[in-house]
Amino acid sequence: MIKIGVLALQGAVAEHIRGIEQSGAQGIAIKRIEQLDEIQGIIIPGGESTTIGKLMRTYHFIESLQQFSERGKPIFGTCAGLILIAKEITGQAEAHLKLMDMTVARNAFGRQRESFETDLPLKGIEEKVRAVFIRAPLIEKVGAGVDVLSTYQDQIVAAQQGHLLAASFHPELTDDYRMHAYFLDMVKQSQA
Ligand SMILES: NC(=O)CC[C@H](N)C(=O)O
Repeated sequence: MIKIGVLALQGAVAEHIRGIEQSGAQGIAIKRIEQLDEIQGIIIPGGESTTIGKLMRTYHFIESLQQFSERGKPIFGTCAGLILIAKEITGQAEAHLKLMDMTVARNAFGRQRESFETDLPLKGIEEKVRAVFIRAPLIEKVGAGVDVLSTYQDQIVAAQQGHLLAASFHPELTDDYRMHAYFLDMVKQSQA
């Protein structure tokens, strides 16, 4: 059975594991870099990107996840996870993993819209996906190799660059696990 990890330093871990298991793979909470050898793909969850970034540095996840990506293993960043995989963060001198060719803006929806839910069309998924946004980031700019999968009010909220997948929202907070299934397909393809 395919094993997919969820980076478990902070944030929405259990919900992602549920999504992975509902899609038919095994979900594993990842707390140490040694565990990365056991898994074929990883989800970096929502939470607080500055905190997760600090913990990633403390526990040596920056280099290890960069190597994981170099081996072509899929990585899915949701909300804070999207910020963590981005090459650039608007207004911040240093990004974190610097993997996906995009510039992201944190807390981009402003105070009055701190959290909301909507149904979004997503390229590659037939019917609209239920999306929960919580102090969500936006993708302001993408490089030529990045495929835009979804927009909300003309702003990019989901994208893919080869084995890297990013969503501004929380696909793990509803019963709609089709984005987890989409990621599982990416992991299966990377094995073929
Ligand atoms: N729900 C989330 O993951 C919010 C992300 C958070 N606003 C950040 O900048 O890290």
